[in-house]
Amino acid sequence: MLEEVKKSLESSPIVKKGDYNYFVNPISDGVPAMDPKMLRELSLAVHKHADLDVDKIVAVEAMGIHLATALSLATDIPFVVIRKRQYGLEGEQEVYQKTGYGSSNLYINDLHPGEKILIIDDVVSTGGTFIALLKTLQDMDLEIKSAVAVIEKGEGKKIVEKETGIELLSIIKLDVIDGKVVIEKTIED
Ligand SMILES: O=P(O)(O)OC[C@H]1O[C@H](OP(=O)(O)OP(=O)(O)O)[C@H](O)[C@@H]1O
Ligand code: HPA
Repeated sequence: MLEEVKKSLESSPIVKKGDYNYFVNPISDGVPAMDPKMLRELSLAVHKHADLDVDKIVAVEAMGIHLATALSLATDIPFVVIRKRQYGLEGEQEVYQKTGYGSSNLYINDLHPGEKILIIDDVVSTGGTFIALLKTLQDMDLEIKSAVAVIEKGEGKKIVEKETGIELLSIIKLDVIDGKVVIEKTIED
């Protein structure tokens, strides 16, 4: 398990976004092309380790969408996307997201008090995105049964857990050291 994922991550190019060391990978960027074997490995790992007793899978645009789609097809659980686009629908919630290299607004629709959810995104790094989203979802009285960041970069997971009290499930922990992705552990280790 996770052999394709590890191989691909270890060969990711690093690009600079200001001072931020950004790895480029099919999971987090859709570039280069995603081998379906890899997507299957990730989906299986989430399937095995997350609490799937949920009403909805919640994807964070953009790079949570393919992960949520794969999981939805494997489980028959519907998914909804937290978008970067505002619709102005009744009940829409706006969330300000700040990452290590940028910021934007996110818009939550079609999530209702009491619903059980699994939220999934590709990466947790500074924790800015997950902290803002989880706090808002808690305020909306959603039952967050699983919060999944497929890739944990640096100390992001710990920061999110400390700030929100919600445990984050990650499949692979890595860091960028001397211009290279170094895998520190996987959920299968
Ligand atoms: O822990 P953080 O520092 O907040 O970083 C994690 C976020 O950064 C990326 O989002 P980005 O806004 O680049 O969007 P994308 O999914 O459209 O690439 C990633 O998809 C996470 O949502
Ligand atoms: O280094 C990164 N690479 C890809 N996506 C990301 N999202 C946060 N950090 C990163």
